[in-house]
Amino acid sequence: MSLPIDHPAIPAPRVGLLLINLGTPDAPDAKSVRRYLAEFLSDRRVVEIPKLIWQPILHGAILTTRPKKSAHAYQQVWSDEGSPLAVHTRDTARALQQAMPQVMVDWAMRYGNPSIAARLADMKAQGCDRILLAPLYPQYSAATTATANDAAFAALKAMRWQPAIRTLPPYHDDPAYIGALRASIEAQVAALAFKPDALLASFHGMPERTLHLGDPYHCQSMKTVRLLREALTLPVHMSFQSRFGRAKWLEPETEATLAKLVREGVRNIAVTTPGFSADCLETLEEIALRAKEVFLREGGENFAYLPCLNASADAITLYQRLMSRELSGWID
Ligand SMILES: C=CC1=C(C)c2cc3[nH]c(cc4nc(cc5[nH]c(cc1n2)c(C)c5CCC(=O)O)C(CCC(=O)O)=C4C)c(C)c3C=C
Ligand SMILES: [Fe+2]
Ligand SMILES: [Fe+2]
Repeated sequence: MSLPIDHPAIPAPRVGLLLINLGTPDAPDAKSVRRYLAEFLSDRRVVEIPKLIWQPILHGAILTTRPKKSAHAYQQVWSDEGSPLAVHTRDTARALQQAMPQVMVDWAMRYGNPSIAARLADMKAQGCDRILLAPLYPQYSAATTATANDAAFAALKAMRWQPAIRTLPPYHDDPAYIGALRASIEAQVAALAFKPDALLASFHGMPERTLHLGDPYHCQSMKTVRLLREALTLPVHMSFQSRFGRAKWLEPETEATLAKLVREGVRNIAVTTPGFSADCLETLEEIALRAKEVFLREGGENFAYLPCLNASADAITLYQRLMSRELSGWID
């Protein structure tokens, strides 16, 4: 006997949404940071140097010195709830779950915990047979977006019965993203005790070579800045931060740009980091603490770091729009 078309034993498809961010150590101590950096910096999408050359350097010079130094930096930004990057990503997933009750929202980290493999296995065990992977990077790069997707597909490789998968495209020029940045920047600037002469948009850097190899990260970051310039009345400057290693990285560099702006007469500045969806070590320690020191030391008078979108109402509205579009046909 054939089944009736609406056979009640066939459950409705369950749709999952997995927010993915970079990853962070489990604790702000040298041992945890070492474990995290070893995983992160062994990723061939991040450090594109032949394994035979890179692994001795990583396990020699880098992992014997950097964990202690980075642990100290993490201690300056760690909260009672944990690493800012993990806390903001978790809060974003929780708020998005409230806004999108028809999907199961979860979050994972590319390096460290909670791992992408563990969260995907759990979503599948809870009945998700369609999953949208959402690496939370507005600008695509192989070192962030691609490696997050790689990790998800590596986990799926071990499953006999895989869920169907979609991936979130970059949203660097999406009007909803630019609108959310604009609203967030304007509200934060209006609340400052001083009037900024300029806004600096600082992006995480990448080796310059990746641009010549075809990585769109640099161009997409430039486009975000052009659209921000069109949306805001403040003059907007752009720079790249977080230089790592000896290769030439994208320029202009953030601290050098701050010093140059002071020389050009800028005394009051607001700094935004539109390439980061959530505040983390690179924004809270490198910009809000260290870059501020540089700006004031060079002769600047007022410096304000404007926090990322994090789990703000503007962020949740943005993600709901982006995700709903990608989930078209899977949800009503
Ligand atoms: C937002 C986009 C990011 C890009 C692009 C990116 C590329 C990239 N990063 C490194 C090296 C390091 N990054 C580190 C921290 C870090 N990086 C990002 C984001 C991007 N990285 C974030 C969100 C964070 C913060 C993590 C946190 O726990 O808060 C670090 C570790 C910190 C330290 O020890 O100083 C390193 C190292 C490379 C080499 C690279 C591109 C090739
Ligand atoms: Fe990084
Ligand atoms: Fe840094």
